[in-house]
Amino acid sequence: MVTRIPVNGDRPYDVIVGRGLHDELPALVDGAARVAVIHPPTLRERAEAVAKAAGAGTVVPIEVPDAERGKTVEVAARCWDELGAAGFTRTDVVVGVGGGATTDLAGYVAAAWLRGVRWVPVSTSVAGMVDAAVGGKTAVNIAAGKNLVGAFHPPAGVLCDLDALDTLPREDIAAGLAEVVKGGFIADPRILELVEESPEGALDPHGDVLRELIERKIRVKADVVGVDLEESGPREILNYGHTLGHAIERRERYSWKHGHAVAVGMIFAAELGRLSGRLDGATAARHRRILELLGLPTTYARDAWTDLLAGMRVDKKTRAATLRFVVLDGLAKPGILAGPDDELLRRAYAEVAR
Ligand SMILES: NC(=O)c1ccc[n+]([C@@H]2O[C@H](COP(=O)([O-])OP(=O)(O)OC[C@H]3O[C@@H](n4cnc5c(N)ncnc54)[C@H](O)[C@@H]3O)[C@@H](O)[C@H]2O)c1
Ligand SMILES: O=C(O)C(=O)C[C@@H](O)[C@H](O)[C@H](O)COP(=O)(O)O
Ligand SMILES: [Zn+2]
Repeated sequence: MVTRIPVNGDRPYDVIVGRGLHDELPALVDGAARVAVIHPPTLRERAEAVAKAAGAGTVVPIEVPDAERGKTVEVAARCWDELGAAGFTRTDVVVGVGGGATTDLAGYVAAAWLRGVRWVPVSTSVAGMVDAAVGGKTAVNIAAGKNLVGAFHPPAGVLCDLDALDTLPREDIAAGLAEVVKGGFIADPRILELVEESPEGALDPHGDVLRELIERKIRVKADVVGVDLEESGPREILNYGHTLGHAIERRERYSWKHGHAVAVGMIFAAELGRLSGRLDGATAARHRRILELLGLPTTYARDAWTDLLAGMRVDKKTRAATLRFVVLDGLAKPGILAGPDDELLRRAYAEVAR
């Protein structure tokens, strides 16, 4: 069974979820004389199969470092050199095969090449399928912070082949589920019930629970980015847990899994909501319980606060000197907390610190 989830907007496309989706590729690369396939070393075989299935013109394979090590300006520059050497034109297509880090990189490579060429994420991780590949946010990291250089560049279509999850380590399935749980708290509480009813099912790549969770989270994201591609308002809710999460990733020099940092960041955001009188205690406590059911981290170093505060100042939601956080005014009722005082921030961090 194949599910097509439409993403609306000026440049609409479908997120296609199912198993054995290679037949979907030719239509997405139709008309291209060259297809660049960007992938990490661990997914070389899968990338070769994707290139074969695309069936279009000349394949330009581009192997990049795994995970966040590939999400750099230097790696992007090498990709552009390879596109240049291959004579890549505006009708050619970039395909990113991998998790969120690889598709963020591939999307940015496509966004900047000739000021924007077609691209297709073939997503192979939970975080990639439910979040990174959907919505057209592409980026690389720099020393100053996470995703600080990038572009909004919607893909031509997104392939989420669930067969890929068979080889995804359990720790990465769990990390991706942090983004799914985020979708539960900001928009679709049924996600939270599904995880509470069957945390093992949520982590099982062969079962129906994970598929339902993936599709539900994709729908949450599609609904939001379909009305606000460039994050002029509603899209900010997708950043729940990310203000602290990105500061943790930066402090850890991108060695922490994104989903792990977001899990800690959601506990912090829930406490900010509770301590500012906006979120009830039971819903705040539910964050910790659900994330722990999935084996995700919920604490971070007590002595890190000064670094984290500095890191949060480069968050994209910051306006001038005013820090802004996504918080909840109740289950599935996200809102913005602007300019919380230092004492509130410290008290919320005390609930995370160990
Ligand atoms: N653009 C967006 O809107 C958006 C949304 C969410 C996350 N992200 C970004 O996505 C990244 C996190 O995503 P991720 O967890 O997929 O990261 P990732 O790409 O680093 O993948 C995690 C690990 O899983 C491996 N992997 C991926 N698929 C595999 C498979 N099928 N089999 C075996 N191993 C596999 C990767 O090689 C890597 O080691 C972060 O960089 C984050 O900032 C972006
Ligand atoms: O799509 C969005 O918008 C999100 O915020 C989704 C996040 O899960 C994702 O990690 C995103 O890359 C963060 O964006 P950033 O603009 O804070 O870098
Ligand atoms: Zn994220």
